[in-house]
Amino acid sequence: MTVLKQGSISIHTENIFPIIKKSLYTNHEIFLRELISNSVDAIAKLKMATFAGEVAGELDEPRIKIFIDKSKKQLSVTDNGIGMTAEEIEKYINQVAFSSAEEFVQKYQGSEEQLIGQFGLGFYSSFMVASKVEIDTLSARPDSQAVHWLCDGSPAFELAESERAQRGTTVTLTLLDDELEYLEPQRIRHLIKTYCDFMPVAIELDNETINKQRAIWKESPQNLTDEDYLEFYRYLYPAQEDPLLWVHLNTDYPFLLNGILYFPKLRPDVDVTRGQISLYCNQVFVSDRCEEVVPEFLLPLRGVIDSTDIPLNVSRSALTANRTVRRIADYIAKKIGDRLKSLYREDRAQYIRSWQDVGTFVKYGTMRDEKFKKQVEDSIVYRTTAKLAGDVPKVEVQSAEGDVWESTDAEAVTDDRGYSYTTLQAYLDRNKDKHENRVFYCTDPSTQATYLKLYEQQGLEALFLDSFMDANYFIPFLEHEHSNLQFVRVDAELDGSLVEQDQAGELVDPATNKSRNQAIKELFEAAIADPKVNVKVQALKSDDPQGTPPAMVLLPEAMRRLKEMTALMQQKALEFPDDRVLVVNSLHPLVQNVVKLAQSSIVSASGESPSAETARLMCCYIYDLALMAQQALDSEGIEAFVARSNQVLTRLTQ
Ligand SMILES: Nc1ncnc2c1ncn2[C@@H]1O[C@H](COP(=O)(O)OP(=O)(O)OP(=O)(O)O)[C@@H](O)[C@H]1O
Repeated sequence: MTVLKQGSISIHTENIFPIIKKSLYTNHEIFLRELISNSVDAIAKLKMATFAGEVAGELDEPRIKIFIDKSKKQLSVTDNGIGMTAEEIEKYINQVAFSSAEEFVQKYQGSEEQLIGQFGLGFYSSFMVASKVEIDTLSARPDSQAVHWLCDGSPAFELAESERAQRGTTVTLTLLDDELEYLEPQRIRHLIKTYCDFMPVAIELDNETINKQRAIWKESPQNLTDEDYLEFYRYLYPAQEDPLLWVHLNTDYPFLLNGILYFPKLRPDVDVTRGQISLYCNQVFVSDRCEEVVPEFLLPLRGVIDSTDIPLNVSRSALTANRTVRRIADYIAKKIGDRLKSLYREDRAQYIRSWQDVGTFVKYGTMRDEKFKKQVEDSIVYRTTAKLAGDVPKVEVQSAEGDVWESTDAEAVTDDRGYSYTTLQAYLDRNKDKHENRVFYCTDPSTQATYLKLYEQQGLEALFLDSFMDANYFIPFLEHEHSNLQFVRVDAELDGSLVEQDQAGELVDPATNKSRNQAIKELFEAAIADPKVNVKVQALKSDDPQGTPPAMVLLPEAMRRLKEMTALMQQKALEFPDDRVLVVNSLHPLVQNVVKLAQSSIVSASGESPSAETARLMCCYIYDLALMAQQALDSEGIEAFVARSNQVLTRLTQ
């Protein structure tokens, strides 16, 4: 072997290698990504040179092969790319690579801040894991001599002629003793899958191609089918439900950006606070954390973002402040907003089907981002108790052209449970005459069923605002946005239209000098004997009083919200508030019977009145049932209720 040159790599920092090895990177594994990236580049260069006629001969099938030789503690990466001449090694490895290494080390040595992706560290990152690095290469340029370069981790290197006959390059690392994990095929396979899965050249280990290669985000959306997008999602997130919809990002001005973002089906086990989007640079995986690039409210989306315009060797805080990055984040938000708006306009049925999950993003985004809010606020819909099939609301939507507003009939669509959806504006318009600026809402259809039924019987419409975010954040947000609106939960109070002006209740009984309503109130107050329960007697409107509840528990809105807020802040489970209103329905036959029973009580010789006692028992029982309808009985309450039930049944059978 003819030694062509022995020399010292031209670096100015003494002993750059120990620094590279030890202090700079915790993430040693990225050396493989760097070597494979170089091979991919070399293959692309060969292709270009061949097309340009600079290199003669047929192009071989592009291929990168990884070999492991455990006995020699060696790992090698071989490509059939353009290769290097001795001069190129001198220039690109001895000078360029190492001077950029030096520059990098000087810049980031001792840096506390974590760098995003530690990208483009290049060839010299091999020295993080290797005691000796060799390059064996034959350039594709005509009449090239194959060369062999060797460096043992000191600034000294050796360049010699090589016997190599195949054009391309093999980089062989002799691993340091504490880096022998890179001799395990499983480890290498995992690294290829992580970093190089979408690189456009086949990467082989043990004669098996490991990487997927096809990066559909780089393809034109026109050439892709729904099945392509779904297949890609299933590949990225195996064993997960299919996504609801997706957005293909594809722009080259004012920055290069490709990517596909999916709206996943939200499941309780999905941690929405942790980003699920992976960041790539030219199909090379950089990081699965891209909080800086994607607007925070879109982080629960999934998929990939690929851009060569995102600076990757900067700290995360510098990245956040970067202008291009901020513009990219804005662009992503806008694209997502556009997609949602067009879906709302063009495929209402799918929009409604996806709303339960998509709505969470939209509401969250609306609260977090003013621009996004403006974009989507007219497409926010609410599930309603009204059946809107025959009563199609008019909605204003932006036309496809962007800035012309037109009025279209919203297609009346229902979700898979048969519920209709409405915008807030359409709700307000529809109910203007009945209750202007008041929005009735329900947070839990099961515990608020009695109230919903009452509302329904009287033709009052309520909206379902039944997620955690709705109740705790979105309603306050809407009230702040529309200061003239009042949101009232269905169990907070009884709207005037639900109660009869009950003349009879006001009639005064000359014997006791009390009105009938006053008598009912006193009767229940005495029986329940709890100062926190405020008894109110009202006549619930109904064609059939038997069909209305004899009593209902109300939780005044402001008081209930205060209680909820406190529980939220103290991170405690919400308890049913102690302060409550018990509405007793004076028209219900049961209540009327109880009153009669109480009035007919005759004090017996022993001082007890059996019918007064029964009336008291009945009042408590009615109260139990009202609480029960709200699932508000605690364990003590249940116990008392069971005991009381037994008493009632015993009396009935006597
Ligand atoms: N497998 C290879 N085949 C041909 N040339 C190579 C190969 N590996 C490295 N080179 C040459 O060595 C140069 C330096 O490589 P290095 O990885 O340090 O930096 P880079 O690839 O130019 O930039 P980056 O910082 O993005 O990695 C390359 O630009 C290329 O010219």
